[in-house]
Amino acid sequence: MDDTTVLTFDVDDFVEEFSHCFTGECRVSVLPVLYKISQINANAADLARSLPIILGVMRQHLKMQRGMVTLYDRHSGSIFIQDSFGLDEAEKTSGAYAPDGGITAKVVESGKAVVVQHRDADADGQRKSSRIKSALFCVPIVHAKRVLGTIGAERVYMNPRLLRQDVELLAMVASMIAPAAELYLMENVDKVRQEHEARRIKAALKERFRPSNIIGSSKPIQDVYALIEKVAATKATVLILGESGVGKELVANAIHYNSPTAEGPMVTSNCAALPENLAESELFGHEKGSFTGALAQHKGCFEQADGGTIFLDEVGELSLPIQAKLLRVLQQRKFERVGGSKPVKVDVRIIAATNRNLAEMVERGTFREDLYYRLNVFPITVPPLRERGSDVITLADHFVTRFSKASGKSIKRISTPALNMLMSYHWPGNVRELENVIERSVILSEDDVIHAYDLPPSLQMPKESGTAFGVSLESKLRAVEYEMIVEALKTSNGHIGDAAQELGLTRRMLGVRMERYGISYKSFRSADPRKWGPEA
Ligand SMILES: Nc1ncnc2c1ncn2[C@@H]1O[C@H](COP(=O)(O)OP(=O)(O)OP(=O)(O)O)[C@@H](O)[C@H]1O
Repeated sequence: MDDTTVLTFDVDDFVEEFSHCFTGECRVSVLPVLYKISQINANAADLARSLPIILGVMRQHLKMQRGMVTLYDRHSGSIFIQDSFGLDEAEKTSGAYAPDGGITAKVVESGKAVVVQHRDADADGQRKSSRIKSALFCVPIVHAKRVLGTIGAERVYMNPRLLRQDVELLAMVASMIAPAAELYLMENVDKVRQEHEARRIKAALKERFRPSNIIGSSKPIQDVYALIEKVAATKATVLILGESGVGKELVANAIHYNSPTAEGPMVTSNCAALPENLAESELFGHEKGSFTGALAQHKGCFEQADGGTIFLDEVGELSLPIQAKLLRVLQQRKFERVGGSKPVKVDVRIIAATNRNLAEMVERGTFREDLYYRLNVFPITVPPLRERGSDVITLADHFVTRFSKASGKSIKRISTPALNMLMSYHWPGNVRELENVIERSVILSEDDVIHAYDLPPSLQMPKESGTAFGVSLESKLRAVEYEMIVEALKTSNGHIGDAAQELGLTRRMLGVRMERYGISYKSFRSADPRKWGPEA
C-alpha cells in the first residue's frame, strides 16, 4: 500500500522555504550541475538543441527515472511534450496533454509547482513512516509572468531533503531556459501547432480507419474485412480493386493502421491528379535546379513514406514511362530523384488501387504486364454498394447520424418510402453517392424524419432505379401521395378507416390509391418501423 500527498507551491516561496537545504553537502553536489546547465543554455542558442542535454543531466547526474519538458501553445490551449526520457512509447506518441488533466495541466493552469509524494503505508492505509518512496514533480517555465511550459520529473527518494533540492534545482533550470522557450515558441509556433495538428489528425484517422469503422455487415464486405485482417500483418503489396466510391481508400487506411508500421507515415498519391511532367518528381522527388522552378531539393511521396505505407490511388492512370520507374522501385526498393544520380533506398509498403480493369489494360498495351503482376500480389476487390444488400440502410443510418450531428439537427429516422427508394436505387456512385445524398437530405429535412421527397430526383428515376416514380411534377406528386399513404397506414397500424380519416379521404378512395401503388394494409400490422417495404 502507499499513501500519496499532493503539494502545490509558488516556486519562489518554495525556494525560500527550503533554502536551508541549500547548504553543506547538498550545495556541493548541486553547484556543478547548475553550472553545467547554465553553460548548456548559454552555448546552445536554441531550445531544441539544449533540451536533450538538460534532460541528460537530469537522468545521469540527478538520477531521475523519467523526465519531460512540455511547451504550452496558448492559442490552441494545447500542451506538447517537447522532449523527454523514460516515457513509454504510448506516452511519448500521445504527445499532448489535455489541459484539463494531469499534473502538467495543473502546473500550466496555476503557474505553481506541484509535487506528488508517495509514502509507505500500512495495509490499512495508516502512514508507516515519513519516508518518501518516490515523488513526481513538475515546475512551470515562466517568462514575463506567462507560463510557457513545464519541466517534470520522477525519482525514487530516500531522503526528503534531496527531493526539495531537486524541485528547487529544476525551478532554477526552468527560469534559465524560459527566454529560449519564449523565442522557440515565437519562432516555431506554426511548426509546433502543425506537429500537434498532425498528431491529432493521425490519431483521429487511426480511429476512423479501424476496420470496425468501415460500416457494413453484409457477406461481401465481411469477406473484405477478413482479407484486410490477413494482409495487414504482412508487408505484402496490396492491389485494391473496385468501382469509384466503394471505399478503396478506407480499405487502404485500414490495412496501414493495422499493420506493424502503423506508427510510420501513410502517404497517399492520387496518380490521376499528377500532370505527366510532374508525376516523376511528385513520386520520386527532385534535386535542386534539376528543372526550371526546382528551387530546392524535394522529397517525393516514396521518400516521405519511408518506414510506412505509400497508397497509389488510381494507379491505372499512370503513363507508361512512370510505370517503368515504378516497376524498378517495386523490384529494387530504390530510385533516383529527378536530376540526381545517387540512389535513394526506401523501406515502404505499397498499396495501389484502381477502378479500371488492369488485366484488360494489359491486353490493350496501356498497362505494363510486369508491373501488373508486381502489384497484383494480394488483390482485394471491394464490392459495389448495390451488391451489399442491407448495408445501404446501415450506411444511410450512419450518415444520417453523422450529418445531423454536424448540422445540429436531431433526425431520428428515414421514412419507409425513402428507405424503399434507397434500397431500389442502383448506386452507380456507390458509398460516396449515398453519403452525398444523405448529406443533402439532412439539409432539406424539416422535421426529424428523412422523407422520400428529401431525396434527389435521380433516385426517383423509374428506368434506372426501378422505383415507381419519375421526375415530372406528376410523378413527384405521386411520390408524395405514396409516402403520405404509407405514413398514415403506419400510424393507424394498418387500419384503413383510421388512415383514410387522417388523410381526409373516404375508405373507398384510399383503397383505390392503395391498389394503384400495390400497398397492402397487412404489412402495417407489424410495429417494426425498420421494415423498409410496405410489402415486407
Ligand atoms: N464502408 C464504409 N463505411 C463508411 N464510410 C464509407 C464506407 N465506404 C466508403 N465510405 C465513404 O465513402 C466515401 C468514398 O470512399 P473512398 O474515397 O474510400 O472510395 P474509393 O473507392 O477510394 O473512391 P475512388 O475510386 O473514387 O477513389 C468516403 O467519404 C468514405 O469515407
